[in-house]
Amino acid sequence: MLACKMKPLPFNLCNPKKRPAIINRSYALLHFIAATSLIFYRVSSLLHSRPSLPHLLMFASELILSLLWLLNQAYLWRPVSRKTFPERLLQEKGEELPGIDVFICTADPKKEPPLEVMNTVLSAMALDYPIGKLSVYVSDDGGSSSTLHAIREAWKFGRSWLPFCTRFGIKTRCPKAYFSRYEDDLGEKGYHEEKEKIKQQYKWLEEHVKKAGSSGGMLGETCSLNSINHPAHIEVIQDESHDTNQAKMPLLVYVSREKSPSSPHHFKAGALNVLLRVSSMISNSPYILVLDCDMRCNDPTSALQAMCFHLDPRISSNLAFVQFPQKFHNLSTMDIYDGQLRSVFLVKWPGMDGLQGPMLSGTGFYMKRKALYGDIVQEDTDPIQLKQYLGPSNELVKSLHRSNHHNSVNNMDSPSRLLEETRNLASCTYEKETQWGKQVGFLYNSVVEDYLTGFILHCKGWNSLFCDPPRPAFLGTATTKLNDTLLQGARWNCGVLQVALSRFSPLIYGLSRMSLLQTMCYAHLSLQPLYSLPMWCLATIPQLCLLNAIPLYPKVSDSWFMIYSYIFIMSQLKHLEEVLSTGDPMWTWWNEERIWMMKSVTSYSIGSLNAVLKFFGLREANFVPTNKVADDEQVTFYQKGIFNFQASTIVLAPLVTLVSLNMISFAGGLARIIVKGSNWNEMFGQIFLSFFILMVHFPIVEGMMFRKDKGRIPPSVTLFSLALSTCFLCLGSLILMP
Ligand SMILES: O=c1ccn([C@@H]2O[C@H](COP(=O)(O)OP(=O)(O)O[C@H]3O[C@H](CO)[C@@H](O)[C@H](O)[C@H]3O)[C@@H](O)[C@H]2O)c(=O)[nH]1
Ligand SMILES: [Mn+2]
Repeated sequence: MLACKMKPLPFNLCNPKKRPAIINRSYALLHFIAATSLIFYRVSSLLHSRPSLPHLLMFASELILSLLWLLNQAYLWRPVSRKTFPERLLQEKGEELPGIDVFICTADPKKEPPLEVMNTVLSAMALDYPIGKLSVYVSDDGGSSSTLHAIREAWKFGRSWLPFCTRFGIKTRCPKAYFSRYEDDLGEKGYHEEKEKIKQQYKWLEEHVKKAGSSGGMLGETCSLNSINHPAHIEVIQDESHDTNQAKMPLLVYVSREKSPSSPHHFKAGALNVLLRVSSMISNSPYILVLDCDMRCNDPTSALQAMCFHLDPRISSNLAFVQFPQKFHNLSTMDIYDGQLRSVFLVKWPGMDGLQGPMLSGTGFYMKRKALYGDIVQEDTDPIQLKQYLGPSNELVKSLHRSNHHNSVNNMDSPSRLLEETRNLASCTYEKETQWGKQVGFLYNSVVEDYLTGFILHCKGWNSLFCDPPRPAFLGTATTKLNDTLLQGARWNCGVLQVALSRFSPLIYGLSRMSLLQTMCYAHLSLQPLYSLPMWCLATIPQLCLLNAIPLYPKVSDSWFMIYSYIFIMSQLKHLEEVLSTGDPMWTWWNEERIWMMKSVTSYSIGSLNAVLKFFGLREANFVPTNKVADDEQVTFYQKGIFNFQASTIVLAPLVTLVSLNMISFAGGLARIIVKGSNWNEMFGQIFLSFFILMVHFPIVEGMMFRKDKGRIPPSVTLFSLALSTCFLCLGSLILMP
């Protein structure tokens, strides 16, 4: 009894979400029955008459949609939510908290302005964590002098910023966010004077960094250097003044790895692996927080919250990472492009959290360093074998068995030798003939390194956790332009399909290594680009047949029609229920329907095409960083919820072509029924489908015909697309002619 009372209170709690689970499972059961009978209907009708190509295509589409639907149910099976108690953790483990190395990646000073990177760095340095146990590393793949300059300035400003935050308990520790939005009224003595003082300091800094940015070039003197060709530059940011009265600061290290056009550099995964090695020489903390350069820390307690899991003896031994959701500071209420990725972070990840844990999501996760070193790094592994894995550095191998220590650079034995070693670890050639990117560190096989790395960790038996506290832990910049959204989606879909086409294909590789439900989640994401096939079919074939009076769906009076209606209506209602249950307004449902269909015929298709081309070696992998700067005009469109069609033709043309095609066939089909008196009963399904597509994509119709502003669809694209859709319909009709 006494022992029971003495038991320390847990640092975290996990609550199964019972009601959603019941709703999801009941819906899944009914929908499964309906979908199975629909397949039965198709098969039997194909057997009874000579199958035509349109019927076969419809059947194939329905099969793919059913498969993806089935895989998707795994996310909905066992959702949970979690809560942490950082105060309990501090009470019990305050003194023995482990070190954390924060990794921040940036690659392009034009798309990722140094001022923003600097803000992220400051917010990370100001995390609520013992200063001596926090180190921040910035990886600059662009090797840009203005980024380095901004980092140095960040350090100087941090000297006043950090004490200010701690003294007055400031919650918003990203200076830009604090000064631009955060209105507070801390009655504390001296607060307002201090705030004014530091505000002036920040204003000066902002102007200074912007000015330096506009004249900035590459590190080093030679102008032949550029973002894909430069030597390694590693700098521990320090104060020249050596004033011992100054406030203590977390360690801040700038790392620009060596790059040369002749060596592959593996994008962000490559950058993170360099940081892993370099940091192991300097602070070697057992935990790592990875942030994209735009993901500022919004809640300084996130580190403590993550430690509530990592230090919980009930779960810590198998726990690889704690993932926080990506949230964004620049979303509009309409969020027409679904920049918030609602279904991923509010439905899918909490769902996976009830299984083996959410997927790794690139940014905002606290990872155990050991998990990244792979199974090979054991107490008793032979050092020679270790070197085959990790490369020739003795120092790196030694670091594996060294418990973390915070090497304040000043009391290192020989800082210059250490920096020399880090440059070696950051060189282009270091990874040659090692297992980096294959079995060690972040993996290289896909441009979505996060998805693949997390998948392999789960396959090896590691778990992960999802932590979504009410105050967002991190806030990033969402894409606010149609073009950026669709091209970013294309890269992600290319990456996941690359995995599906590799030997790590989740359905094959995962099934024997993790639970069925967890495998289904990974398989769903990796096969998601396949949505493009049924979506292209459903937007063209029924329409073509409508024009030619070929029915593809049962008659309205037929009882099979009920099954189709049931499936359609129930999936819409289920989607609506899901939107409302995550606290979003009704219009989110409509917006998501639209952007999902738009993505399936653009992002998913382009991504699939790229992945297939890469599979056959016809195309190089690439990772063009997403734009994080927005001009006023673009922001105005986005804020008002108006589509901005200033986008590349490769994404616009398919959308406009499909919409025009639906317009023509809807009008044609309707006219035919009215004028020629063809069978309404038989063609209703197809008429409705075209109508639905046009309703959902009304903004495109508007952009083609009614808008005159800059964001409309260019008339050239409209004309081109009209011609294309007419050609398709004419040719198609010729082929279908009996
Ligand atoms: O060669 C490169 C390319 C990119 N990056 C950095 O990678 C981060 C993510 O790039 P971003 O352009 O913002 O891509 P997103 O599509 O927004 O990123 C999402 O998808 C990526 C791939 O799955 C993940 O790595 C990210 O964490 C996740 O936010 C940024 O900080 C970049 O600076 C590099 O360091 N080196
Ligand atoms: Mn990003």
